[in-house]
Order: sequence, then C-alpha cells, then structure tokens
Amino acid sequence: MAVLQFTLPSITGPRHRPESRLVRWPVQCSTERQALFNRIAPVYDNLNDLLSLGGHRVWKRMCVSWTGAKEGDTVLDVCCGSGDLAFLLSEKVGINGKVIALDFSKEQLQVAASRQRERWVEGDAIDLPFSVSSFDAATIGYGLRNVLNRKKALEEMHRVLKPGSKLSILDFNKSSQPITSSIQDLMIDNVVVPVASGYGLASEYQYLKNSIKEYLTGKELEKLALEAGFSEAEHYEMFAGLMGNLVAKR
Ligand SMILES: C/C(=C\Cc1cc(O)c2ccccc2c1O)CCC[C@H](C)CCC[C@H](C)CCCC(C)C
Ligand SMILES: C[S@@+](CC[C@H](N)C(=O)[O-])C[C@H]1O[C@@H](n2cnc3c(N)ncnc32)[C@H](O)[C@@H]1O
Repeated sequence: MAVLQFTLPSITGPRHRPESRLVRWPVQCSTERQALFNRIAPVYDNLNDLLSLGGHRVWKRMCVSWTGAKEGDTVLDVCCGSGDLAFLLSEKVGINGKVIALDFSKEQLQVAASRQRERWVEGDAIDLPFSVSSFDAATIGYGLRNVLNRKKALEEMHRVLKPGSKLSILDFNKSSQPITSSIQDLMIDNVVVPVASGYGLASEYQYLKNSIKEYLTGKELEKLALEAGFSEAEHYEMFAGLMGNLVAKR
C-alpha cells in the first residue's frame, strides 16, 4: 500500500501583506486571478496534498479515467497548473501519445515544467491556440470554476476536441444538500484557510470558498455543457458530494 508522505514546506512568505495584496471578492478580472495563482504556485501542490490528505490525487485519477484516453492519443489539459492531470494523462497515452497542457499562470507552468517533459503552453482557456478537432480527450481540473467566461471556455474545448471524444471536468461540487455545503464550509473555514494563513495566503484560500459559492451545481454544469455544443453531459458526485466531475461528449 502506498505510504502517503507530506513534506511540510517551510512556512515562508510574508505573514502580513500590504493591503494592496489582499484578495478582494469578487475577483472580477482575469489579471487578478492570474496573479493569485502565480502567488500560490510555490506551495500549491504541498497544500493540496496536506489539506486533502492526498485525496485530490484519487479524484484526479478518476477525472482522467473518465476521458477514455488511451495509448497513442493526443490529449489536452486546460488550466493545467502544476501539471498533475497532464502527468496522469501521459501515463494513459504512453510514449506514442502526446499531452499538451495549457495555463495562463507563468509560475504554475514553471512548477509543471520542472517536473516533466509535457508540452506546456501559456494561454487562455477562452482562446485556445489549437485547431478544430485536434484532441482525442481533454481535462480541466479545478479550472472551470476559476475561469470568468465559463461558457466560452466550454465552447473552446468543444471546438478543439474530435467528434465523439470526451471532456472531463473535475472540481468542487456546489451541493444542493445543506449538510454537504455546511461540511465544505466548515473544512475550508476551520482547516483550509487557517493552514493557508500560515503561508500568508489566507485571502487566496478565502477566494476558494467564495468561488465555490459562486460556482454552478452539477445540473447547471450539464446544462451549460449542452448549450456549449456538447452532445451529452453527465455530472458525478464524489467524496460524499464534496467533489464533482462532469463528463461531456463532443
Ligand atoms: C486540488 C484541490 C483544490 C485545488 C484548488 C482549487 C482552487 O480553485 C483554489 C483557489 C485558490 C486557492 C487554492 C485553490 C486550490 O488549491 C482539492 C484539494 C485541496 C483543497 C484545498 C482541500 C479541500 C478539503 C476538502 C474540502 C475536505 C477534505 C477532507 C479530508 C481531510 C480529505
Ligand atoms: C486550482 S488550479 C488547478 C490546477 C490543476 N488543473 C490541478 O488540478 O491541480 C487552477 C488553474 O487554472 C488556471 N487558470 C484560471 N483561469 C485560467 C484561464 N482563463 N486560462 C488559463 N488558465 C487559467 C490558473 O492559473 C491555475 O493554474
């Protein structure tokens, strides 16, 4: 059985930040969001492992499995961040396949590029620099919620996918069950944000909570995917409804 190991990164970063660096809600513009993910890039992976006790790696494996990606495929990971999903996709497509990973955060891409050889592209999810029907599968993990124009991003992913291929969208689940929503809030308010504040990132992780509140439910995501042109869309809840994954067919 794999032993989960967490390297507790040294607590770095300014404990007190000038007012101008605090993240205000709503984070209305793309540049502010870009800056937020640039700031959290150095500790992003370690905090995800620590705060989810490694659980996010299971949820990401499920996301990739739902794409149906196989040996030799050419696949895309949008909002790739530090590259977790891209690495899992490269396991699926093998040496004969190709993984392209896109993000608009330079810092996140630098972390990813330091880890593996995938093709890393700096770009915007709402204006993908790829031709029509380029990919056999695509993922977007914990990304769509952070994109301002979500429908445009879905339309772009639809455009670059081959007919019949799948898009797998992993994110927090905006639950319609009050108890689930309360547990999510409790974890974020009492664990996630306090731990992040030790790294001077309290307001960045408070943004996380606000963005989940502003996100779409599973049913709303299914509807938006169909409106964006996908022929089928099915949302699956995971981990007692705290996480969710939408699988959309081109
Ligand atoms: C990989 C995960 C979150 C990625 C992520 C997404 C965002 O939009 C952010 C925005 C701003 C700052 C950070 C992020 C961000 O990290 C999911 C796992 C990591 C979560 C931070 C922890 C979630 C904890 C669960 C709500 C409950 C876990 C219970 C149990 C201990 C496993
Ligand atoms: C929470 S991280 C998710 C990273 C990775 N997919 C994972 O599962 O850990 C969200 C990522 O989306 C990127 N992002 C947000 N909006 C974007 C956009 N419009 N275009 C490209 N990347 C974007 C951020 O820079 C960040 O790296």
